[in-house]
Amino acid sequence: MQERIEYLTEWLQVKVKEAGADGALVGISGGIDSAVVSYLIKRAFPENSLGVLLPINKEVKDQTDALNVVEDAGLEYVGINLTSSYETTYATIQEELEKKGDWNNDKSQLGGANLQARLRMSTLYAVANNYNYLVVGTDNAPEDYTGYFTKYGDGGVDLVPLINMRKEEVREMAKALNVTDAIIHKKPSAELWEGQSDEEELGLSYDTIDAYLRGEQIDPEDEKLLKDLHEKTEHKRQIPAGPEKYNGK
Ligand SMILES: Nc1ncnc2c1ncn2[C@@H]1O[C@H](COP(=O)(O)OP(=O)(O)OC[C@H]2O[C@@H]([n+]3cccc(C(=O)O)c3)[C@H](O)[C@@H]2O)[C@@H](O)[C@H]1O
Ligand SMILES: Nc1ncnc2c1ncn2[C@@H]1O[C@H](COP(=O)(O)OP(=O)(O)OP(=O)(O)O)[C@@H](O)[C@H]1O
Ligand SMILES: [Mg+2]
Repeated sequence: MQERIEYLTEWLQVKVKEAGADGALVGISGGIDSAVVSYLIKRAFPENSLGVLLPINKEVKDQTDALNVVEDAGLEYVGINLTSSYETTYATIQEELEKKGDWNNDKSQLGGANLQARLRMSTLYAVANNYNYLVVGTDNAPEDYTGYFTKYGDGGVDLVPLINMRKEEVREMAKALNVTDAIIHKKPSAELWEGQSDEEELGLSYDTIDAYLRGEQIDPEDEKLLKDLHEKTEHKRQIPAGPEKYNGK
């Protein structure tokens, strides 16, 4: 793991240099994926890295796990409360669509969740612009394979150092980086609504997805579900589709 940490640290340095950028930042949720990325960017850019706490429906001071991560990693941070931006944007969308008689309540929970992820993305880019930093994402191999991220939300980033790592490898790297057990053993959650759990929403455990990504045989029903998720979300792993060049015939 130490070698892999070194490899990712150097890779981050090379990519930032190639971009002509001065450093890197990451959104900090208090979960394990962003904790690992925090430690990596701090190693890669000791004086030019930033953690960004972006609470929605809570205060910066109440993001205790996220605050512990930045403190333990020795990472400089900024907290930007997005609650009022989110509420204003969401309420305005709802009001205008209700006026048209088109508001779809069944879709509203997921729509609001994805709006939160995209507001965070826009904020991270605005902060990155200020410092001439790149935005580092936290998506790992199971999330990438299943498309378990918001397109252009948490998926909208410049670099994805953990993209080839199974969740078990992220946990192993977290241990090697001295991330606290409380963060390592926390139930994975996007925290986009009360009680949300990655594994419940996906209908699959990370252990099962990891086993599949290791090339092992898994329950056929789980395998089918995984393949369906992968196919359905292919568009998220591609640049937007355009037509073939029109040749005028
Ligand atoms: N075939 C296709 N070709 C091109 N575009 C296509 C498409 N099918 C849908 N789309 C577009 O994609 C949209 C659906 O994708 P998207 O907007 O991402 O939304 P969707 O995949 O429905 O939802 C995002 C999922 O990611 C989870 N998530 C989000 C954020 C963070 C985390 C976390 O782990 O922290 C997890 C969230 O809980 C939810 O399950 C559609 O509204 C449509 O605009
Ligand atoms: N409150 C928040 N403030 C800043 N960034 C956030 C916040 N919530 C989510 N994010 C960003 O969105 C990413 C995706 O969340 P995700 O839940 O997949 O990762 P995680 O919380 O780090 O780990 P886990 O998947 O184990 O919960 C986070 O890693 C983080 O970069
Ligand atoms: Mg999380």
